[in-house]
Amino acid sequence: MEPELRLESSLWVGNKRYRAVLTGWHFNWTEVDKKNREKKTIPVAEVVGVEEGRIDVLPRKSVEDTDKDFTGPLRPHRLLVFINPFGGKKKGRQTYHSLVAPLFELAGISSHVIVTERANQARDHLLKKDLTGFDGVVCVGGDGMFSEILHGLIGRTQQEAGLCENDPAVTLQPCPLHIGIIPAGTKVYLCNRSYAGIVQYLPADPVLSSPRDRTRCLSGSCPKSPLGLSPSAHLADGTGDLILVWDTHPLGFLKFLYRHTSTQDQFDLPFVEVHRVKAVRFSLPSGKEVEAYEETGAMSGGIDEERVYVETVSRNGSQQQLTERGTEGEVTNEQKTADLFLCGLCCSKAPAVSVWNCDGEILPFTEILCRIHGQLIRLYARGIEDGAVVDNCNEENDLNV
Ligand SMILES: Nc1ncnc2c1ncn2[C@@H]1O[C@H](COP(=O)(O)OP(=O)(O)OP(=O)(O)O)[C@@H](O)[C@H]1O
Repeated sequence: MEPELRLESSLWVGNKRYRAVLTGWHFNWTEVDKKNREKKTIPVAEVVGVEEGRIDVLPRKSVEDTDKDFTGPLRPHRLLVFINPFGGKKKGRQTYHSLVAPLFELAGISSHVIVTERANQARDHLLKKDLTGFDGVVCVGGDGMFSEILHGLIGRTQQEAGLCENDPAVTLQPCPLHIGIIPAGTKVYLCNRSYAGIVQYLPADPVLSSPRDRTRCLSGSCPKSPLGLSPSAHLADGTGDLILVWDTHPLGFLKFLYRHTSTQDQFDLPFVEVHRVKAVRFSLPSGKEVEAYEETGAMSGGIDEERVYVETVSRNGSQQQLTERGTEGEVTNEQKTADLFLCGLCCSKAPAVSVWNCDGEILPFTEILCRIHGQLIRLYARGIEDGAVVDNCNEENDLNV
């Protein structure tokens, strides 16, 4: 039997002492008290950086002869950072410089920061400029900025592979660069008006998984929604969960949102449905379709000639809604909609004209087709590429995540 390798060293961070122990393949940092008793173990993934050398803390911290090789092959060395200076109530720049940049410095990560000067600058940069030497791209902003980064990187990857990004027959190539998200956005729920809409979806195989099968990968988990928007949604398995919130009073919608903060089943509400899907189409109904729906309760349609359920004409329209626009004349679809619903808290009269928006971002199209592409992008995030979490998912549901 081979002798077990055991290396030990100590590290002080402030007034806390940590003991690093490497035994065989396991490496742990353990906080120890003055009597050398172990307090808690910190997984190595949580250690931002380790510096070796002589450290002078006062008058200014300086480290000589440092060796920061700790970052290792899985950690980034160079990042491209985009900051939207107007996103998230204009706090993006401050958030980055006060919270994120110091951590990058500690971890020995260099970054090239671009503060955007116009919409779509980040997307255009990723589509056209040289990205050699970067391990990943970081987005400091809200959903709109993330969407720019996502489309820029996906577009660039397909361009380089000679593929047409918008051809539904093409299998898109995964992006080589990771994406990091520093959230600095805003979430506007109660100021939306509701309109009629048609939701069609292509169901995923119910034998493999379902949204209420109680498996857990914690996709989309965050402090405000500890179990994620759909707790049994799986990471990167080529399916997504479609949550439909039917027409309800805004307080009902608020109740649905509030459920995400607790461990209560957020789908156990009479106006909420959830489906595991591979594709979703959202479109405006014609006047005839609205009438047909009102008579029979169903419509027909298809996504790529595959079998599709046309599920609902929802005046709430789930996450996709129309918003008011200041100028008149371009979009007249609201004339075709039935029973316009006004939320009552912030809307007092029907808008004259409207455009689609998706979570606040204006969409130039009235028909939206979403397809789930499994494993197209890689994220810097806790858990997602962590073997333990993936194992847990596989063990419970035998899915290739
Ligand atoms: N310098 C800029 N000037 C104007 N618009 C910008 C600039 N940089 C980015 N944008 C655009 O602003 C839009 C909104 O940005 P972002 O999503 O970061 O912020 P937000 O609206 O506060 O957040 P959320 O989308 O979560 O509500 C994005 O669509 C982006 O394209």
